[in-house]
Amino acid sequence: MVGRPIVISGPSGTGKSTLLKKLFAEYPDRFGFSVSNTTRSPRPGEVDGKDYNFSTVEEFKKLIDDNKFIEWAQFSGNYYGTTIKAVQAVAEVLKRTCILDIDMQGVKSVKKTDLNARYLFLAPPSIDELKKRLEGRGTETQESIDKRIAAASAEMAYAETGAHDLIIVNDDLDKAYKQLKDFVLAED
Ligand SMILES: Nc1ncnc2c1ncn2[C@@H]1O[C@H](COP(=O)(O)OP(=O)(O)OP(=O)(O)O)[C@@H](O)[C@H]1O
Repeated sequence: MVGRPIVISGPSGTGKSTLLKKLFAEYPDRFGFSVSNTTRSPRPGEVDGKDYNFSTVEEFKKLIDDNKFIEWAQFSGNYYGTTIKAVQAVAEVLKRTCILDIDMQGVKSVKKTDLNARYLFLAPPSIDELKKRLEGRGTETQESIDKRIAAASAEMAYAETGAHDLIIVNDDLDKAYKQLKDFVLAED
């Protein structure tokens, strides 16, 4: 059964991707991610509407002006973003429950739409442990780690306002996964 969209957020390095990977592996047909829009050119083999919704800069800017995006950003000269329509398409076309992995700004933006989403916040056991995970992942420069840690406190403060339906502390991975599963598999 297709459920309401599920928004998962939490500081970078908390373990969102790790947990979602487990979830998608266990339930390959039940959940889906929305297809992003981009102005970059398709790479060989990429399919429009499947890998990305490819568009021109003019089309993309029009979508921005018309408030069609939940979030968008510019990286190395190209625009990328998630539209409200792309989230709806996961339920309507793919018949799957859409999972959105987004930051605090994205959460605030989804709350302004009529997507009727459910909100899950994944918290690290501590900022020290978060630092260790980001260092251990080996994907970030020191500058990037510092930036992520600074953003983490704003994310945590936002979670303290009660903006989410559930907060899971990702201390023990198996325990956190069980809590995540209970939340995402609940009908409402
Ligand atoms: N419960 C846990 N205990 C210890 N390490 C963990 C736990 N959960 C995740 N990790 C490790 O922490 C690191 C960060 O996890 P992950 O990449 O899933 O974070 P993320 O929230 O998806 O970050 P980003 O928002 O930057 O994509 C990874 O190296 C992962 O293996």
